[in-house]
Amino acid sequence: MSTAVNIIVGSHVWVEDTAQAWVDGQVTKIKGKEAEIQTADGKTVVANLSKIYPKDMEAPAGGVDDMTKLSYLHEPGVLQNLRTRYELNEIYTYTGNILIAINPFQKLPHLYDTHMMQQYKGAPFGELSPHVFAIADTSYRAMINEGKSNSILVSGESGAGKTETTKMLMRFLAYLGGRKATEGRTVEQQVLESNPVLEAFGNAKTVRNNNSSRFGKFVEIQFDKHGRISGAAIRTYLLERSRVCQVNDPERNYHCFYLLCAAPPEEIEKYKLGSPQSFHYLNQSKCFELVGVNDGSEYLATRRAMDIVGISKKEQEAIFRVTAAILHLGNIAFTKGKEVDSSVLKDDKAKFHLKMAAELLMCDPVGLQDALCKRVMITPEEVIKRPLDPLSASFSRDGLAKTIYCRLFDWLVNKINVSIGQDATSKCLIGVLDIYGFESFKNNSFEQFCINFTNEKLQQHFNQHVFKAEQEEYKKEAINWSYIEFVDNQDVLDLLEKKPGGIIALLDEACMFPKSTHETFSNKLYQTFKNHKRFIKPKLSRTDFTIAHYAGEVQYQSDQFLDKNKDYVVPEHQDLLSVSKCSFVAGLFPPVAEESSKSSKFSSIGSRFKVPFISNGCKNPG
Ligand SMILES: Nc1ncnc2c1ncn2[C@@H]1O[C@H](COP(=O)(O)OP(=O)(O)OP(=O)(O)O)[C@@H](O)[C@H]1O
Repeated sequence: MSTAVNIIVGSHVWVEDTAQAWVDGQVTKIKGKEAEIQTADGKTVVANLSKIYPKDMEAPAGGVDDMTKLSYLHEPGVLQNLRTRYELNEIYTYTGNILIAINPFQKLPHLYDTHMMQQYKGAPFGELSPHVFAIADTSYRAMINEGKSNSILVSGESGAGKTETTKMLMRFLAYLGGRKATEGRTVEQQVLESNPVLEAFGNAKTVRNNNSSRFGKFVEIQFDKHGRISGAAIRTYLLERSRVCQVNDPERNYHCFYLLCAAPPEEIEKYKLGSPQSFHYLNQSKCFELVGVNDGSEYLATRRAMDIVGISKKEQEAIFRVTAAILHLGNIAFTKGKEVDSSVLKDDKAKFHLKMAAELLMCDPVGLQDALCKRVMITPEEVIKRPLDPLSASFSRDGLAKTIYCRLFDWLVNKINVSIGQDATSKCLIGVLDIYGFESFKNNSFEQFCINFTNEKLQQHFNQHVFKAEQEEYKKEAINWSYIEFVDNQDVLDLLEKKPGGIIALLDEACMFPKSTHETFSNKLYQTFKNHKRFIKPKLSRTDFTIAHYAGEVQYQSDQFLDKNKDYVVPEHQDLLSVSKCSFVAGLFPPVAEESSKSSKFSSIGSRFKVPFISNGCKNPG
């Protein structure tokens, strides 16, 4: 966004600073396109006139509660306003009808108590200080008055406070539309109470956040015609699969594994567990404990939460038995066998863990070993078992662990939904989308690609509904308004999702051809998009590709794109576990239809991301 203002000698301005992002100062000299600035911290800097921004000297000392009231709407002005307010413990600020929340990293109970809820209930938007309750109240009123469903989007980078904000939104919606708890527990209580279960299995410590949600979530609250909550559903997206088998220091795997290792002694004995340090899936990182968290008490709390959401004791036993089996699976190490390119269990320790994994999954140990170390080949003449080398066997083991874990997570989400109950007759709902923000790391794989694709879609929705619609409104009313420039990202979306010819379509195509590799896939991208201005082939790589997203360039490593796009279960794993003696485990691997088990058929994760979030069940997303 640019603001055309004359900058002259004496002007108060903002200038970029490597340490503080922006510092203020006064222009002392102008020579051509360069200005010399005396900064408030006593330095003299020279900057291009196009890179300095006017400072509003008349801005109120406490900042403004709505960014649209700022005289200059530029980055340093916006940041300064947020900072001023944050220093006064005002964590919320509006930009029109959008709420910006800054993470306070401390409990602010007075902000969310019943008194606050009473105040915000029914208060016209903008009358009270900016607050997350005001957003929930507005969407609820709009739903009641216009009979239209609404969605609230909570976005931000990891650790920004999305999940906390979502919980506050839910709490307030429950306050507005909740029933008196006369007949047992209410829907809204159940939704909130399901959080600890989802968090135990879907959250982990990352570098940024000790309790980071590793999945996206859309909570749908259904209302009856009187505006009372009548049902709810939770939909989850893209659980981070890789974390189950691979953890970087100083992060942790999913909380549930550590909770289980801290369970009461009889459970440790039953599942033959040890300290987290003794499991390969946990000890790749040196971080085992979280400051201020007692995993033993968390285990008991998770069990209680499971009771509350209607997961029976028998099911709980199966859930933790499967969780323990995954830990044992991870400790099955392989070494070279006698035959060429074959593998056998490395030592007695590996044998013990194989026996334990099989016992806990209630499947045949020889069958499990075969499923990990061999592949069945069907030729026109015969069915043969081809051995796998130790590396391929450990990939097979990790694949199995990830599949079991993801299915377990989906089972939990489904169970919670069944237990909460949905209202099939509901006409209106409010959806709260708690979704990962734009990601750009040193290494970016298929997960980042899907996350950034999602954010491109949300950005387009935002452009259309906020910028374009607002400007149409001003035009209609002939209000003199300086147009905000925004970059239309339709070209990035075409690059990603166009059918045929977009990156996802080409990826799906590559996944269908058995001979495709990430090299052939990357080459296809380079050829197809060599003149696309949003696609860049990095000079120093032969398989990476860069996309110029709305929020910046991201370089993706394509090496695992094909594998990760295939929601594919190795038939040997499927066959083994679908006949487990434990009905819970067998239920995680229901029989697959003949048609879809053919190797050329697979379900594309990328394509599934193209389906709008607010699909099935949401009648009229606002
Ligand atoms: N409104 C708030 N009041 C108090 N503390 C907060 C608030 N919002 C966030 N926090 C603190 O910040 C931490 C991180 O917030 P949260 O887990 O909601 O982030 P997130 O955006 O959902 O992150 P991720 O994408 O990694 O899941 C919380 O555990 C909490 O300690």
